[in-house]
Amino acid sequence: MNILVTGKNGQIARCLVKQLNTLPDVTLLALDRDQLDITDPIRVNKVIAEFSPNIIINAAAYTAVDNAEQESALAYAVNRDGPFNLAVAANNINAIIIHISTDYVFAGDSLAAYVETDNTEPQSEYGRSKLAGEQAVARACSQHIILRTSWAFAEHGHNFVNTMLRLAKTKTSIGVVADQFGGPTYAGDIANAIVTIVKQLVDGHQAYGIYHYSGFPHVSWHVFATKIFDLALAQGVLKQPIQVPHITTLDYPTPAKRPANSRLNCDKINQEFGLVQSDWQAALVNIEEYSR
Ligand SMILES: NC(=O)C1=CN([C@@H]2O[C@H](COP(=O)(O)OP(=O)(O)OC[C@H]3O[C@@H](n4cnc5c(N)ncnc54)[C@H](OP(=O)(O)O)[C@@H]3O)[C@@H](O)[C@H]2O)C=CC1
Ligand SMILES: Cc1cn([C@H]2C[C@H](O)[C@@H](COP(=O)(O)OP(=O)(O)O[C@H]3O[C@@H](C)C(=O)[C@@H](O)[C@H]3O)O2)c(=O)[nH]c1=O
Ligand SMILES: [Mg+2]
Repeated sequence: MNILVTGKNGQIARCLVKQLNTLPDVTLLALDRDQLDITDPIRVNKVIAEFSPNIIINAAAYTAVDNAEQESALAYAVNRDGPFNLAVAANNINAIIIHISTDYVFAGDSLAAYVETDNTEPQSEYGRSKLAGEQAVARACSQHIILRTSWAFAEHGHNFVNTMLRLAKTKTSIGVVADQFGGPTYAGDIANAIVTIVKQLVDGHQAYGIYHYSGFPHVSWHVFATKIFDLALAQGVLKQPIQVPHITTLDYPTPAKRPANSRLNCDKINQEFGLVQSDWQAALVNIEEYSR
């Protein structure tokens, strides 16, 4: 079984590579941007023709949500055209493509957690470019899994946990928005979900389409931040408590608009693949491993 992973130095890709490396009967080719720029169709076709993957996992993306408002062309190149190139090449050799997407494809004005068939209406260039990527993948390769996740974090990489711990080094008070809700998701749990899906696809379980997978419980960014600081204080990572004033989205203006409701309903992935939402708090327990 040959598996190709793109964007190998990314937050989620790093967890994925670690887990895929433990699988027997898998030959893994994980490439970074220099080795395989997914926006280059000639290079994509060459790598895929030579390696002949059974499964392509696209973990490469443009993820700077605010910068995407200014760098829209680059965001679309990486988040739409790149996945399209991979999906076309996958389809040509009858391979499966697994593509990661985001809660930011939704408007966030629904009161309920979003299901896979809900209307998409991204509010940002990042979200629009990711939605265009989903559509390009689905159009180009029928054997596709599109996995939407949310609020990803890991010990390594750029994420909210590391941002909060970095800010806490120089501030005693950090206002955090209390009116945007979602499911923080540990990158290792996203990788585990993908590996679980891979194993079942390999066993012949055909269940292509869009799936939601995120962590639990659903919280506001404010509650997420509070939990991070509480654990950091308890474990001596922080020497003094941090004040965390409740603020609103209006108090924290950003170039890109975020959904107020980012909650993803994860029933479908449970029914098809037996995956249950992971407890993000369990992954934060080793808070001293973060932000180093
Ligand atoms: N982070 C999050 O909170 C969430 C992420 N997602 C999705 O999960 C996926 C992975 O995200 P995450 O791991 O957090 O993102 P990261 O930004 O950590 O990783 C993305 C990787 O893609 C690489 N990359 C950028 N452009 C290209 C290119 N043209 N060709 C090849 N590689 C490229 C980057 O390389 P370089 O560092 O050199 O730029 C980086 O290593 C993305 O699809 C993202 O949209 C979904 C929901 C939440
Ligand atoms: C740094 C900071 C952020 N915030 C707010 C801004 C925003 O509404 C929220 C989260 O900010 P961030 O910029 O860290 O998160 P953001 O980059 O929007 O995170 C998103 O990344 C992309 C890639 C995804 O796909 C999403 O699922 C989501 O994880 O917290 C504060 O209120 N106070 C602060 O000090
Ligand atoms: Mg950000």
